Amino acid sequence: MSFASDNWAGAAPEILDAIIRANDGAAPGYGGDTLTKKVEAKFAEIFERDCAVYFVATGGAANGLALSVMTPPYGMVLCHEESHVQMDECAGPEFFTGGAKLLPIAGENGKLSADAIRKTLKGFPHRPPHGAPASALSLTQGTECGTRYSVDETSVVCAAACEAGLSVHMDGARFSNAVAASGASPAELTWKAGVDVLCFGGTKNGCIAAEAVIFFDRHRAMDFEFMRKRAGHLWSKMRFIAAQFDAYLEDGLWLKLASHANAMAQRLSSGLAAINGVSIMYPTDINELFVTFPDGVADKLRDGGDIFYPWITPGDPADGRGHRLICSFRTTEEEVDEFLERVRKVCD
Ligand SMILES: Cc1ncc(COP(=O)(O)O)c(C=O)c1O
Ligand SMILES: C[C@H](O)[C@H](N)C(=O)O
Repeated sequence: MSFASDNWAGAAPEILDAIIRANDGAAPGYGGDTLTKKVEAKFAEIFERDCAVYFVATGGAANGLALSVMTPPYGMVLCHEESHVQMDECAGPEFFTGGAKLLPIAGENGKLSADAIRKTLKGFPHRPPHGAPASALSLTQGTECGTRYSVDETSVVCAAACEAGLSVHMDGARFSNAVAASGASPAELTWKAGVDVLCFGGTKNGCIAAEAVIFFDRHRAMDFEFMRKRAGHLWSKMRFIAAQFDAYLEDGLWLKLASHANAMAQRLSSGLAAINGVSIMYPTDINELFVTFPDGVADKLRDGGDIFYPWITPGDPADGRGHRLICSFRTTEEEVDEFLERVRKVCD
């Protein structure tokens, strides 16, 4: 069984059906099609406000291109030390922004805190032209540690950024999972809390290549279209990303898929926590969890065909003994229960 990543899970049937339906006839390219405009209106409905929406095919492109219009090339972006933008995009944000610095900050359970932001900024007083000015804050919702920010936590962190004149970017590769877990509205978890730009992910939750960069103030988006085109991320057949989001947002499919993935992770996490010698490293808030096993257990599980990543990060509390397990919209209760039985047997 693979718990490697929700990226491994394939596409939901509803998404594939939508792509087939969108294939009929001819349609203007580059986002000029009616479906793209229809989906932008759907996002405005979901987020309860007008917003500018731009589709790209990967989360890395979404993050890097969003940040490229949120900081000058000589600026600085504060982020968590275990964030995807810092650890897993091969300096994509630095590339797309034309060289802006990322400034990684430690934080418990993969989350930034207002205190850490304020303390960090104190150490970087405005020193033109020598010091790169802090221009943006990037936070991930749900985080790379499988946790999520509450509405209050988001508001407090955004307030610390705003008082310092920083704009706020949210990496929402797993935003659906965070909304499904929180019970709060998408608006409460984003612009009402102070988020300026959200990268709303679909790829990890049943879509194929569908990420939406959402600007809650259209004026911030002025340059984005040019940056996206210049980066080679403007799909000519944009209707096929729009079709994915059209289906994804229809009748709350995005939340149904995410809720299932979250529920499977909860089942897995509580089952593992009950096994002697197995410990869960962070609160399991969304569809991913991090565990330490007794020595030798992970290797035996892998030898038996189970797939999951060892997980070493700068803030690693398990000192290299951690492993990441991710559940997806496709993970079944039987797969979770059978894996738990295998872990019990190996740990006995
Ligand atoms: C938190 C987070 N952000 C961004 C990304 C980037 O997405 P992609 O791999 O589509 O570039 C990922 C990848 O899975 C991710 O886990
Ligand atoms: C970490 C890796 O880049 C991918 N975002 C994943 O979550 O599997």
